[in-house]
Amino acid sequence: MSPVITLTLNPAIDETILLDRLSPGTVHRARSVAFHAGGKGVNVASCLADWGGIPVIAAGLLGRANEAPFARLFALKAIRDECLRVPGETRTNVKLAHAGETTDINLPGLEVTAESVRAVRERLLGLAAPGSVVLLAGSLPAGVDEGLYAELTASLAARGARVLLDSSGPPLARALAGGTPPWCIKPNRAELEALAGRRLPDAVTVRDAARGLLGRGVALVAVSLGAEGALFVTGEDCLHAALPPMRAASTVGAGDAMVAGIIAGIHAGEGIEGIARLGTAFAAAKLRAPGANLPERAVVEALAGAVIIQYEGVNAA
Ligand SMILES: Nc1ncnc2c1ncn2[C@@H]1O[C@H](COP(=O)(O)OP(=O)(O)O)[C@@H](O)[C@H]1O
Ligand SMILES: O=P(O)(O)OC[C@H]1O[C@](O)(COP(=O)(O)O)[C@@H](O)[C@@H]1O
Repeated sequence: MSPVITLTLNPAIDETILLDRLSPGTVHRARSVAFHAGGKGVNVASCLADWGGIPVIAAGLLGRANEAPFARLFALKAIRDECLRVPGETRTNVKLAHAGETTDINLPGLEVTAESVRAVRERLLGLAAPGSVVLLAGSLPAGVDEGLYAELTASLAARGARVLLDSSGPPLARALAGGTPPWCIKPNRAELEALAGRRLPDAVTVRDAARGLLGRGVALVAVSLGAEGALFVTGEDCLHAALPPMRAASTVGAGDAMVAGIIAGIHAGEGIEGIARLGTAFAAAKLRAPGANLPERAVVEALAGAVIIQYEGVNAA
């Protein structure tokens, strides 16, 4: 079985600070603090490893000065570590968890040299084989060309890999404007609004914007909508998937868990409904605690069975 490869060029140690409430401009006394090795591709690798049965490779960059939490995570979960070590420290992103909501403060990250990017690119292309599922995830660190994901998508597709992209802003827009778009993207509402260049206040406007992206050659657009669930749109189907809204211990990594569920569905040869069920179940299962970890498989499978699916448009009942 060919491994799933995740790429994280801008990893992060997530510092989750638990507050009773957030009121800007005042002094807060925190209830607790916890640190987790994260960043989008790292989180996806972590959730896939918990799910089990799929070999996972984590590629990307790590600051040598504070690599220990990442090395521990990879060793603990038997994730193959193909991350290149570079001088300096991986960023620490601050996550304020308060009353079921999270406020994220994401830092720019390491300044990266062109030589490091070239080395990671070569390692990634060397790992990819025909049929590989490759996830390119997260922001790009300072100094990296905004067209990198567009170029990597094309190079990986030329090797027969299936590329998923979970990013935002210009790197995402550039990848969608390129001649070879990714097979799947998973924007949240804000990211889709930025792509569409307009507000998307309701289900109809979200669906139309997602369909617009299919026109650019993307096969699957999954739009995550927080507690409102997610929309999964392909050329044939459009469906809404959700579990009842939960009070989250931390929403950090919920989107990444959803991407991991989508990949697990693809790996299992599921159709769009199975992919939507697993994506939604992984996300809900992650919400119960900070950190990108899943509970045992039976719990996630039970959640997948409970996901409420509503078909919209041509295939609606
Ligand atoms: N409060 C919640 N209750 C139930 N499900 C949730 C909640 N928050 C997030 N989710 C699930 O997690 C998915 C991803 O969350 P979202 O916040 O949209 O992603 P991102 O972290 O990328 O912004 C959602 O589509 C939904 O399935
Ligand atoms: O690469 P970016 O866009 O700066 O985001 C990095 C942050 O996103 C996370 O991967 C969480 O992402 P999601 O909440 O979207 O799943 C954190 O671990 C990390 O701090």
